[in-house]
Amino acid sequence: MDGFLLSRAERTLRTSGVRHGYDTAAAAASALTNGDTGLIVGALPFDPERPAALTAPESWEFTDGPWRPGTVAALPSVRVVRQVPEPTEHVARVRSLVERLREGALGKVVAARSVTLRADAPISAESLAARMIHQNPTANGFAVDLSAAGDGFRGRSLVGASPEVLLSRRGRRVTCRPLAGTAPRRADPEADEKEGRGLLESTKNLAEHAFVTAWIRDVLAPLCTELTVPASPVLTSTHEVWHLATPIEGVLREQSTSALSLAVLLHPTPAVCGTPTDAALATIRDVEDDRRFYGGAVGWCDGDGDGDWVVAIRCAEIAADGLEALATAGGGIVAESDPESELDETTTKLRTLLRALGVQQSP
Ligand SMILES: C=C(O[C@H]1C=CC=C(C(=O)O)[C@@H]1O)C(=O)O
Repeated sequence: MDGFLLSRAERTLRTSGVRHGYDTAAAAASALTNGDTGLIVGALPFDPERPAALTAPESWEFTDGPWRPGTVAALPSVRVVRQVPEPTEHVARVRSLVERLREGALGKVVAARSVTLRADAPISAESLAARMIHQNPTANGFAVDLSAAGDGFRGRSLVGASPEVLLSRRGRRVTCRPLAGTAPRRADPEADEKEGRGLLESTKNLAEHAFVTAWIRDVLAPLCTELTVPASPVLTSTHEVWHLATPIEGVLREQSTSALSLAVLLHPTPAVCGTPTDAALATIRDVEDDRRFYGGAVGWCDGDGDGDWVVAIRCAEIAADGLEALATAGGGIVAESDPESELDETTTKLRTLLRALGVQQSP
């Protein structure tokens, strides 16, 4: 696909053409500070050691509100052809992680699983993004060309609708809206409300959430003159799930702290990785395949250092020929987690993408 798209409730950024690609955040940051480009867009991978997919676009445009495309190509029929790990293996993996968590060296770790989808005609990244944004207009819809990450990513794209904002920076003001802690939505309004209330009172989910806010506080505190981190989260919802969310606000000490540098410092938060970060990352590298761009960050940074970065969840990576897509979802595991419920949680989260592709099958 040509260019980059980030559709947010209040504003949409669309770019076209590529003047330069960067596979590290450091190279992209230098291009901004040297004045080689006025805007960097793209994706940071889950694993900070892996290549990024960042570009200096030829041109760009911000418009008000979520993206409202004209006509887009229809989406093909799609089916699930592979699951990694298989659901039973995911349950076994979570069970062994819970044992490790109970030993105490790790506080939290996020376990993820993937499904491979095969399409009978090419999936257009733009059409999938349009469908996901239409179904989730308040979510952060994105479509990113991953080619700048080099071999293994050329022509591939990442498409999703994330409910989670890693950070926004406008001048010295920085805001974050981390999510962690999940309950399913229910069709019956009373049962649905009960799920939400239950989530707000769940000690297990509150603990899972607190790891994320503590991390963000620790990263931002030295960089800010003012920082407000509410003591308890609020409820937020998508079509599929309830989440716990904490709106965080800060004022940066230095005008030179850009949105891109903040994204690099904050990522990976315990919403996608765990606590302590190094031990959780080592565990994930050990037990899972490379997550590629799932669980990374997608966003932009301009020459003034302003920008928005969202967490790359509820998304899929689409193959260069459009005939395959890899959708991944994960969940935070703590010592009190129940392995079967964790499997159900990933299935529910995968539905955001599967619903957009019209897949009825529940992996
Ligand atoms: C890691 C994912 O979700 C994160 C965001 C919200 C709630 C989460 C949770 O309850 O585990 C996860 O931290 C995902 O959707 O793949």
